[in-house]
Amino acid sequence: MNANAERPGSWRVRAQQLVSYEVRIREHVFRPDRADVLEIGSGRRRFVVVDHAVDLLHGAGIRAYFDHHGVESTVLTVRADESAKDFGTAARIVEALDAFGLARRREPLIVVGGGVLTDIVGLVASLYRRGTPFVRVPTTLVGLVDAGVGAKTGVNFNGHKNRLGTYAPAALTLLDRFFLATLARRHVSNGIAEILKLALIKDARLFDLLEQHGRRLLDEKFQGVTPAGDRAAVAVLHAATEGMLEELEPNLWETELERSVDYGHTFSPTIEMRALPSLLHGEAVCVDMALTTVVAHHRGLLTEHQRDRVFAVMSALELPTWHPLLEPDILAGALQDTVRHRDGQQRVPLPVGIGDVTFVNDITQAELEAATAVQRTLAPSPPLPFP
Ligand SMILES: NC(=O)c1ccc[n+]([C@@H]2O[C@H](COP(=O)([O-])OP(=O)(O)OC[C@H]3O[C@@H](n4cnc5c(N)ncnc54)[C@H](O)[C@@H]3O)[C@@H](O)[C@H]2O)c1
Ligand SMILES: O=C(CO)[C@@H](O)[C@H](O)[C@H](O)[C@H](O)COP(=O)(O)O
Ligand SMILES: [Zn+2]
Repeated sequence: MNANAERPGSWRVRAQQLVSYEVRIREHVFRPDRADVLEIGSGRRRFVVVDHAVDLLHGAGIRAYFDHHGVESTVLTVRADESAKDFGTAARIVEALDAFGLARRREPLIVVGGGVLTDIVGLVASLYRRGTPFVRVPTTLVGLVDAGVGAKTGVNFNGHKNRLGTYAPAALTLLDRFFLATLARRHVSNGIAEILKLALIKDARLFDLLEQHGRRLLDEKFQGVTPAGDRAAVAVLHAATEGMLEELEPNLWETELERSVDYGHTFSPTIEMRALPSLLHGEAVCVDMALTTVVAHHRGLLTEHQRDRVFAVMSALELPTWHPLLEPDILAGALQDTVRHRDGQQRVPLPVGIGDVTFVNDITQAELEAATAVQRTLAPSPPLPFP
């Protein structure tokens, strides 16, 4: 701490905090012989927040795991889908933590669920007594490749996506693909959309893998039913996790607002919230990527052949490439809100060919309307029947 020589009665305080967290690929994390889940913290009690659907399918094994290790577990089951991603759900978890009497540092929270629940519990952990450690076990594909590996937490608020949130990574994240065995096919597609995002802006080889094996991965839900499917699942999950962490680590607090992993997230936050609950997060991202793929093609950033390959992969993966909400006034409002999110500039990531990215600040309304007109003709007809 330094006294400010030029301004008496003023002190400059500087402090640094080292952030270090681990993301580990591990299979069958709740098998009794595994110790990873209990690696962080000490003491013989844990507060475990489990997604309602996951509890029905896997709850007995999760409880048996803690019993086997002689750890007293209090399991809170939470219905967590996008419509419940709000501060009310977070507050109910806080009430349960108080009732449990969580010790501040040695009893890390454990969250087992999809991206919605890991985002909510991450927020709770970062707020509870101004920060308590947590362990994340994602159970959806979005969770495994995206929500579970980064530092962002959050809830929706006031009709806006992730309007309240913090940067607070889990001390340990365990990526166990065998949870995906029970995930609905549509949610597997939904997760592949975020993998496709990464492929399009940074990893042409990952795109090739999705083009060659994406359909099989969807059919097999990454479970490795066949040897070829197993190899593809391992390769895709490894590339997606490593690629995402490469992007996140140098910019964990998002000081730099030109973020390539924001690709597909310019118009999608508004579209996802307006369509709620009919469009899932990855689906909304895919609609945005389809639009911006056409914009990029119009700008000469990728060829017609590349554009058509991208649309073909999206359709093969049962992802939407068009949505009725792509109307001029909605797009204008979406871009306006994203400009605020990106501190006054568009900073829109656009693909360059397949596997590279550029950022632009001059997208016009006329350009968007021309692109959506073309996008509609490229989308399969009839569009996917969402509930
Ligand atoms: N923090 C981040 O950086 C980040 C990144 C990407 C996405 N996200 C957020 O993630 C959220 C989407 O996450 P999601 O797609 O995992 O949705 P989700 O958490 O709603 O899970 C999808 C559905 O699957 C069910 N489910 C979960 N695991 C299951 C399993 N193993 N078997 C059967 N059913 C299961 C859930 O009950 C839910 O109904 C969005 O809110 C998005 O904003 C956050
Ligand atoms: O930021 C990450 C991961 O940390 C992205 O990969 C992820 O897909 C996010 O959903 C988007 O970046 C959107 O973030 P935001 O609009 O909530 O700030
Ligand atoms: Zn996302």
